Amino acid sequence: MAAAMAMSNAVLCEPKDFPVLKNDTFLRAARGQQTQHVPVWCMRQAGRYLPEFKEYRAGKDFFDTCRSPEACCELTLQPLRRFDFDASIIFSDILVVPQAMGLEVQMVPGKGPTFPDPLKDPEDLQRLKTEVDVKKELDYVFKAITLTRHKIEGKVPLIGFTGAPWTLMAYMIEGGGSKTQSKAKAWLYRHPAASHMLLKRLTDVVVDYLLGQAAAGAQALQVFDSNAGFLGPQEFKEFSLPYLRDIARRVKDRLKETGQDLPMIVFAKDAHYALEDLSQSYYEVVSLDWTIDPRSARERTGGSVSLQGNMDPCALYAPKERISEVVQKMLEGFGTQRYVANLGHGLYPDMDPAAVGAFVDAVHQHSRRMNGDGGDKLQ
Ligand SMILES: Cc1c2[nH]c(c1CCC(=O)O)Cc1[nH]c(c(CCC(=O)O)c1C)Cc1[nH]c(c(CCC(=O)O)c1C)Cc1[nH]c(c(CCC(=O)O)c1C)C2
Repeated sequence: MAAAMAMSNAVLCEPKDFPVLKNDTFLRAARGQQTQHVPVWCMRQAGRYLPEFKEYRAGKDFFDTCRSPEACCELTLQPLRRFDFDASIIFSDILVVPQAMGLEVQMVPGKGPTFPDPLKDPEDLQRLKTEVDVKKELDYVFKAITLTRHKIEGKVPLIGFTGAPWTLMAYMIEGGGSKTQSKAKAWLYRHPAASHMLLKRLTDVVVDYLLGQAAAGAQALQVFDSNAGFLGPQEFKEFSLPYLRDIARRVKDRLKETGQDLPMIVFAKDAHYALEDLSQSYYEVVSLDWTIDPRSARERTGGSVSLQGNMDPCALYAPKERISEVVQKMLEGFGTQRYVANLGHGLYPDMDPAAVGAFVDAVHQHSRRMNGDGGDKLQ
């Protein structure tokens, strides 16, 4: 029996003959095509707010879990069993990239990701691998994506992701989460050339990593620049934006050669000052945090991209009726086309799964009604 299961997973782990996609609403909205309802998913939809997630993860090391394709597949599928999400995101973490480059990262319960030996000075760049064999180092993520794409049975598309170079650099220097990012920012002002060298090396790895995810079966790719807001407009323009653009351009050029066309999403949290630039950076979708007004985001991006976001995650602490009102306002602001509903950042562990269900249902119900019940008008 076990042998038969191992066998069937081995067969499933070929990135071909994937089940036919039944719900393409998210991909359509991302590409700017018309949809009958607004698609919705949540950042951190696989997470500790779900009792089944906590139960499955209990007693297991976080990065061991990330290295198990079966575990990643199960954790990715869990939220889809509860909620009517229009997309899934592979369970993994942005910090697998610094690990692949040779830095140790541990997940310390109650503290979060921790680098025992972070980068302190530019000389420390020598500790990073000069050549990173992404296929070898991150093959476990590619296997997880292929397995999940099969097991999802075409229900919804599977999103792959990476951290952006600046966000990854910040973790590698800070050694974990930080309130100020002052050590990482000190590099930008004190060691600009070394900073660019590190950002360039991260960009090269991220490009290979995203291409590997696409080859493994990811149907869209999101780049998380979660630490963008720590930079001012000038520093963002110098140390983040060029790398975000380079990633999208290089990934798209290479995908074109293989005949693939995956929508790409950029999420630069709190970088509202860069919205115009982000909308002209080769990404199909710009994902927004909750500090941006939907109408002004539409005006500033001028219809050139689809938008994703941006409900304040804390609105999920409200009663169901209030969540529905907040969603309605958000949809009125963004409109129902070229739009993917999401939160402005990830779900928190103390959130009530029922509130997530109320959010998803409100997005579907309000948008169908606003579209005239999703009748035949939209083709
Ligand atoms: C569920 C989870 C993850 N990572 C961490 C957790 C919590 C730990 C646990 O459950 O054991 C630790 C974990 N990993 C990280 C953190 C933040 C640490 C900090 O800055 O304080 C934590 C607690 C680092 C990380 N990791 C990620 C980001 C970018 C998104 C964001 O801004 O939240 C970042 C910054 C990406 C990420 N991380 C994860 C996913 C897939 C799940 C999903 O979205 O459904 C994704 C997309 C999975």
